[in-house]
Amino acid sequence: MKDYKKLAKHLLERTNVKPEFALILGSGLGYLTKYFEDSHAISYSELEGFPQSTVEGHAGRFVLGKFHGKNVIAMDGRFHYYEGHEIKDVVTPIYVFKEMGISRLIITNAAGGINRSFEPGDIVAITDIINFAFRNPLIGPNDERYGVRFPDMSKTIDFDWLEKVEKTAESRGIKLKRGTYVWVTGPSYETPAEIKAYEFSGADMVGMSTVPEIIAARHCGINLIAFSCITNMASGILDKKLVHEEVVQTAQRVKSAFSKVVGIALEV
Ligand SMILES: O=P(O)(O)O[C@@H]1C[C@H](O)[C@@H](CO)O1
Ligand code: HPA
Repeated sequence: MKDYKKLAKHLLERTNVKPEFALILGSGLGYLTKYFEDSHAISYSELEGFPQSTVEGHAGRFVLGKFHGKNVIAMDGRFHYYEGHEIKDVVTPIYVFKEMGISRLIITNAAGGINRSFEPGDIVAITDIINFAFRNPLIGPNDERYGVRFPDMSKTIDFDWLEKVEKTAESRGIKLKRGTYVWVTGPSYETPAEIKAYEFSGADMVGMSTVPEIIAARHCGINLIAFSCITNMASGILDKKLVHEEVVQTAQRVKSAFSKVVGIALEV
């Protein structure tokens, strides 16, 4: 079992920020940390026993600071199973957040839109998840320090928190959509036939992250909401090749609305 306490203590001692919220930033969404006040960055490579980020658009560092008046720790770069990390390493940060005393988590990602009413640039609140990667970070002996063997997954996000965010966002001219996120391992993008199968299964968007983090957060009792930035339409929906550069570029294009939504999530 990992010593999450030691990592949490180390992060807390490196700065005098006591974060209330944690934020996981998806592909191309790391820019958000530029808006933090009094920020301190700690590279993952400085943390013994911590995995490293290898994906373009994922800087590989924690940034602690103030955003919208709240003390926040952000992951500017997350871990994906396809990078070759053990599934338990993918969720290490979640248990470190727990040990830091954080009870609220905002997860973000870039995703391909399956629902044909979505378009690139949409911000979609995740209201349910499908695990088509068939990996689970809780497989193996249960870490009793953090949660039960069989965590309930009937409500993966905090709907009261989300409703407040939706209302405030709407009053500020931002209409959030809702959807079910399907997790696949990647790293190859999906085929059109796979997307048809996921669509038939009830998925609205597809991505290569987030679900293990949600499972771990449910396990250890961290409240969360999660948002996808629809960076492209999923494979086969448009007659177009999928490339990661487009994912990162679209995420950058919605900078303003996306950072407002995260700000609202911290305020409400
Ligand atoms: O970390 P996220 O889920 O935002 O990144 C997505 C999934 C892959 O890592 C990559 C594919 O373009 O973007
Ligand atoms: O179309 C996609 N598929 C999987 N992951 C993604 N991340 C961004 N876009 C996509």
